[in-house]
Amino acid sequence: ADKLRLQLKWTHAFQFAGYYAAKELGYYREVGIDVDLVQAQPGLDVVEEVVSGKSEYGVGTSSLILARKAGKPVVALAVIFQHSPLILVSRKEIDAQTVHGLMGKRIMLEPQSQELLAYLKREHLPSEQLKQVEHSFSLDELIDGKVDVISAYLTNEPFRLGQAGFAYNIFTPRSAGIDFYGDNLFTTEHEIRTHPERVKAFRAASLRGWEYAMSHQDEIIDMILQRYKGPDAQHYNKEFFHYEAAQTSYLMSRELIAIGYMNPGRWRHIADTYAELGMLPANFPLDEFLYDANPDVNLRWFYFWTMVTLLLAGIVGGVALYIFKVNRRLGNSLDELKKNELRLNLLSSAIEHSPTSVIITDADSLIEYVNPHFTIETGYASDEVIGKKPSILQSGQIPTETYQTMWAQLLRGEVWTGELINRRKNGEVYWEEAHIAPVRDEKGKTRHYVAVKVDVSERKQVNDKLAYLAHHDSLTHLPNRTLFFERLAQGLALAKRNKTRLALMYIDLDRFKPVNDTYGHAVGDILLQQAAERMKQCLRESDTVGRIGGDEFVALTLNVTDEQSACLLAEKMRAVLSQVFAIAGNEHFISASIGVAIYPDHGSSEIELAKKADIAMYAAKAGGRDQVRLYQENMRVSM
Ligand SMILES: Nc1nc2c(ncn2[C@@H]2O[C@H](COP(=O)(O)OP(=O)(O)OP(=O)(O)O)[C@@H](O)[C@H]2O)c(=O)[nH]1
Repeated sequence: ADKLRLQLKWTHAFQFAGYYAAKELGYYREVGIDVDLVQAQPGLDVVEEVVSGKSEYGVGTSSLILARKAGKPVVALAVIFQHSPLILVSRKEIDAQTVHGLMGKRIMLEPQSQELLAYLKREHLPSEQLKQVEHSFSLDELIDGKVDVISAYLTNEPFRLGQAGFAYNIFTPRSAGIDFYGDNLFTTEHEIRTHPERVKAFRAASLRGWEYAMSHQDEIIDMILQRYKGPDAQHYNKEFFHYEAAQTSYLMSRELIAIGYMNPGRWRHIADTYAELGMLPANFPLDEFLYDANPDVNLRWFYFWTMVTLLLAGIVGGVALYIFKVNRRLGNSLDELKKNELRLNLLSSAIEHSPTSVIITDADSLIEYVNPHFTIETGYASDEVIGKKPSILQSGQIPTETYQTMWAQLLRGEVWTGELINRRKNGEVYWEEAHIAPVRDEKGKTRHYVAVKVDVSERKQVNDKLAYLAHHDSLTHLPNRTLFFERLAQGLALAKRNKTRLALMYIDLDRFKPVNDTYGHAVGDILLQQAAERMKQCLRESDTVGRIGGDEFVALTLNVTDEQSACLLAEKMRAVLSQVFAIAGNEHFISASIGVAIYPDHGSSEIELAKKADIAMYAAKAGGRDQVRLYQENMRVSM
């Protein structure tokens, strides 16, 4: 432990309570300091003791400022008495209403009591007017009348004088507006320079001691009575120390101010007051005099490093943000890619499994892709067609105009839909319904063509069959009434244009019902089929025979030269129908009644001609059946 000395400014008393507490409670020891608390004795200059290095620390007053002016490098560490206890005490019998009454008197002043001189000066009482005597630290000098006035502590002497029954007057600098700091802890610049940590630790331990002392006053009083006996210890007792403790507490302003606190402003005021009284130069610098217990960080470096840190943090933050953003962007684009990939997978899978043929070509119509169904439909594997044109499928059965229309539409950017007859690899021709669309880029330029095609051959066949059924009699396969009359209309138009003749015949089988009734409907059917076949045989390619009812047939023959040739043809049909029908081992005989009407002789419209042929046919029936009748004007009358 560092052995140190704290030079007190008086003999042991409650005035130094905090230091006793710090020592006795081990606060100094805790910080590696072994302190000797050295009491003062008359004639001792505390400042000199410390400045000379005999003691490292001392208890001083506001006079320290003046010591500094005198070139002594003292530094105030902590103020214990926020208000100075220094007063002047005079014997009562001196007639001194004011401090002026002290003029010419013998005054015993203690060291570091310049504040009292300042007080006198302020009161315009030059100190030279007083007879100054060095303080003997003894009250007896005053009591015994050896001096008239003494410097004293408000915390101390008044009580003892009172105890002694001594009448006295008190003169306090505060009455002249001088309210200086009192006892304080001080050291030297040298100590601060060489042992900065020790200064800090010593100061802190001392203040800790003071805190303890002021809240455990009885304990400290006992301590002083037992262990810190001054030369006039016989005068001190508990009662006295209680008085001193109470007064000390009051002057420390503990309830308002933290122990040890120094206000630079108050020190300034003290310095200025001394300056005002000519005891110190004006604006005496105090920077080095006041110890800074909590020195500010060197702000220049603080700001510099703050800037550097902020800059680095900014850069790191920026980089982190950038990386974060890039990551997020990458993450997003990965997500996007994944989504696109999924979408593409879905689309390509859909096309691959499509039940229709899909062909994609480039802008020059060269095949780039065909789906599996294309191969099923055409028989061509994809590598057989890639790089070729879809025209390899053409069957040659589609008019060139169809392709021209298709290309005109595609080149306009429109979708073309139509039916094509194509040829499979095996040569088979088939119908397909094609939807072809140009695929354009964002600038509108066609980059591809996509064709979706459905084989509609079967549908076509069904449609053809339906159309056939709609126009033909299912039993005999002869044109039905609808188709027959269409042909009749066409024939009439042709005949009108070519100015040719046309014959329309109504043929009704005779005695057909008994066949049905006797041999059954099925036999009747066969007979009807055979009869139809016989009639067809009688006619030319350009002629038409049709079935318009159960056993009612019609025949149309173009380019008949005259009535006779028409009747001859009718006669021929009548003859074939009267011949035997051999069906299922039985022979059947029927006949036919045939009426003939001729364009333009008997009418110029389908309806007119049909009516006339029908009339003629009924005339044949009425005439006894199995005969041909050409329409006659008088027949109408008989109807
Ligand atoms: N098997 C069969 N019979 C049919 C069909 N359509 C109509 N018939 C029958 O054909 C007969 C026609 O009747 P009619 O012309 O009065 O009989 P018809 O014996 O020929 O008498 P006429 O003409 O006066 O000589 C009826 O018995 C119908 O049922 C058919 O598709 N198949």
